[in-house]
Amino acid sequence: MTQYYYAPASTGNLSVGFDLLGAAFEPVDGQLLGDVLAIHGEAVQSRLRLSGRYQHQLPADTDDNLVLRCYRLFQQRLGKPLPGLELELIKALPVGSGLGSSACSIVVACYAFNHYFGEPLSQSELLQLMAEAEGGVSGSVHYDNVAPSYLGGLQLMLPGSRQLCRALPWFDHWRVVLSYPGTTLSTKAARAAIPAQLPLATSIAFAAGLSRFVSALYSQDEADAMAALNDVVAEPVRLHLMPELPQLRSALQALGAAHLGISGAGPTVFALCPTDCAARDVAAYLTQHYHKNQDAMTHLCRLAPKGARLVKDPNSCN
Ligand SMILES: Nc1ncnc2c1ncn2[C@@H]1O[C@H](COP(=O)(O)OP(=O)(O)O)[C@@H](O)[C@H]1O
Ligand SMILES: N[C@@H](CCOP(=O)(O)O)C(=O)O
Repeated sequence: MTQYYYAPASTGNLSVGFDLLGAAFEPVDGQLLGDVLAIHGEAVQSRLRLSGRYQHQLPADTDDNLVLRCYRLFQQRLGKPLPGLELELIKALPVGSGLGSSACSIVVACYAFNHYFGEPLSQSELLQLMAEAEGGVSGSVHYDNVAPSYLGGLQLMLPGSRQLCRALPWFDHWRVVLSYPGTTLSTKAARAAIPAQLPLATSIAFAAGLSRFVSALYSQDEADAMAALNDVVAEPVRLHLMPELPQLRSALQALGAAHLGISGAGPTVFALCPTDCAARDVAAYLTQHYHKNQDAMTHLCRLAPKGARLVKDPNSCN
């Protein structure tokens, strides 16, 4: 019987935590915003079929698809060959979008293989495998998309600790509007814009912003958490890739958004809103002013508490 697995979209950095903070989001209307992987059965050789809204953005040769790359990596990690699989990737996240698209396919694939074969890898082994696979795409290992997509929620990375990452508190009424203009930005290229070293003043401002945000979440000081959201690391050097950002920010703040930031490496933007009403106005504005082509999409979201999991057949009506 076919098994369907799902992993949600994610926003890396969340403005204050370059490579250290990431959140999984889901549309409030109950839609699935993330990739689905179906395991239809076993075969002599693994085969991958592509479907879904953004299948046209994937490499034509499925051998280059991250799903099959992850299956090879998974077998290497187990140190033994596994049977071939009949796979289908339902690609719902645009590629090079800033929504953790590569991470989402990596997470859903690694989670599915581990579940299908009886969980031979522990949670932290699987997370490390996912981060390695993501590093192969973006040029350097970073966990801020794979961790929330795998585990759900808002995740703070803890490099050097055994736990690897920890879920942070949030505000349940917060809404996040994710708006993808339909154009592409390669994460690898956007990472090349980040300087290898930061001046001391910027390093202090970065540490201060992240600490202030995390501490405000723990003390449930909403105003302080919102005020802490300021990107001093990535936005200044990536702004030339997204020149509309300052104008969009002013317009959305006038509509009630508390913050507008770059989702991951962009070009998707995320707007944090304190109410549903503000979020609806913000979503309407972004749909009208930020969409560039037919591939564009805007979703009114909340934090997704759950990450990768088994789901029902997404094509069935019930
Ligand atoms: N299943 C997949 N999902 C997303 N990207 C894939 C997949 N398989 C292969 N790729 C390739 O991986 C790269 C992902 O680019 P990247 O800029 O990191 O995307 P994103 O920022 O959306 O994660 C692209 O070159 C894309 O063609
Ligand atoms: N911390 C990374 C996040 C990249 O996210 P993506 O969704 O654009 O792949 C970075 O900012 O480079």
